[in-house]
Amino acid sequence: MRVRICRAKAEGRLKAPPSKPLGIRLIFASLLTDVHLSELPSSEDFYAALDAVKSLGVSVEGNSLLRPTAIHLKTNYLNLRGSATSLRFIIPIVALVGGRVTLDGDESLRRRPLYDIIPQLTRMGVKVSSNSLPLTIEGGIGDNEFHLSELKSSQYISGFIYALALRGGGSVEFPPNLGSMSYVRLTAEVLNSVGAKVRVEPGRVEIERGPTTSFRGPIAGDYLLSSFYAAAAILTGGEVEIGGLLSPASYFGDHSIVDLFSEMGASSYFNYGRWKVAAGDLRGIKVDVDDAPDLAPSLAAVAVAADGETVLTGVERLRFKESDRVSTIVSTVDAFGAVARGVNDEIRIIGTRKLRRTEIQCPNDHRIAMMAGAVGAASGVLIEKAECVNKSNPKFWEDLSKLGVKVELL
Ligand SMILES: O=C(O)C1=C[C@@H](OP(=O)(O)O)[C@@H](O)[C@H](O)C1
Ligand SMILES: C=C(OP(=O)(O)O)C(=O)O
Repeated sequence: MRVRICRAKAEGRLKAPPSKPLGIRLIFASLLTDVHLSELPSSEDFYAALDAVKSLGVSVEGNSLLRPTAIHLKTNYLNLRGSATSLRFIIPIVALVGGRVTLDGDESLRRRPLYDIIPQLTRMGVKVSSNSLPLTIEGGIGDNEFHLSELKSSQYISGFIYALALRGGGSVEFPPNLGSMSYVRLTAEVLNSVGAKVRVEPGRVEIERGPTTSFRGPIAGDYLLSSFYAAAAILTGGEVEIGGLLSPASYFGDHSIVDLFSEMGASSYFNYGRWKVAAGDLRGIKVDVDDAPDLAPSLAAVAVAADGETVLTGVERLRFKESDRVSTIVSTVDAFGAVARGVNDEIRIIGTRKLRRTEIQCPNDHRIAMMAGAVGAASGVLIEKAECVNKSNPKFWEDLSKLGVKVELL
């Protein structure tokens, strides 16, 4: 699908799309307790998570995900589409719970690294047929204390937390400098909210299984999926108000985008459940995104028009996302007329006041497509393969249009 966007001010109010990381965690929590959602979410990654938990015995009745009496694999093949989160959650769960299943994904997921965890699982006694998808895994190991070495993703730690909560408790140790720890903290928050006792320390997580309580409510809004609407307003001199968001957590994470946009000179603040954003005199900043790598495309979307240089550090693992995001962020920024470089563990962006209309071939990366959509609202853009936003936010183009941006689906 191609999308043509013409310059127009983005302004208005909208409800944040449901949080991808939070929603996937609530879906996986249905392995431990009943989860009654206000509505079932609809994106490719949410469908992958629902398929994953249904393959382990969860039943879906209306908007309720009902905990199975016993966790066991009900299928011998499971396709996780493009979701590395669901893939790296279910691998430790099958490793501990047992059973045999072939896991697969789309061409993007097949490129994502598993060579960091598979040899470690094999040494633990898990049978795994390959270091990449498609692979067949046969689990059933009895340990409840795990010591992991270098990993490319924090998602395995979250997966082990779920697996050990299912087992009734245990611990997992890992290198204290592991990145993306904000997502491990989110896993602990979700499981603690339904009665587990998860304690996160540097390099170690301890899990106890308390008496669980069911979850009832909506999936709260996603700060970073919302940040592309905010960026469109900032870049076009508009103003947006985004509702449905939880108060930002105290630790550094996806929600830090509110303060980071403010540091870049936009008017950006959270008040009574609503994120209010308006344009301002933009300036470059320096941010270490290692603990929340998904911030990078959202920061780059505003950095293209900021005076001076924006430096994103801690970006090495961005190379292993849906695309090599170091190179796709750099090429997208350059296409709009700003200047970007990917050097070692940094992305350096020098903004411009003269953004240019361009064409973007979306590299099957939803965040890059939404970044191009946000900047395109200020310069005009033609985006190929724009359907890739369906991974996390199928309503993105429709929402952008509701904010007054001229969006044409071709
Ligand atoms: O646990 C999660 O929900 C996620 C963890 C991060 O991946 P890594 O831990 O591989 O950095 C992030 O990029 C991804 O979008 C979601
Ligand atoms: C990398 C992402 O997701 P996942 O790792 O779950 O595929 C993302 O949403 O940017």
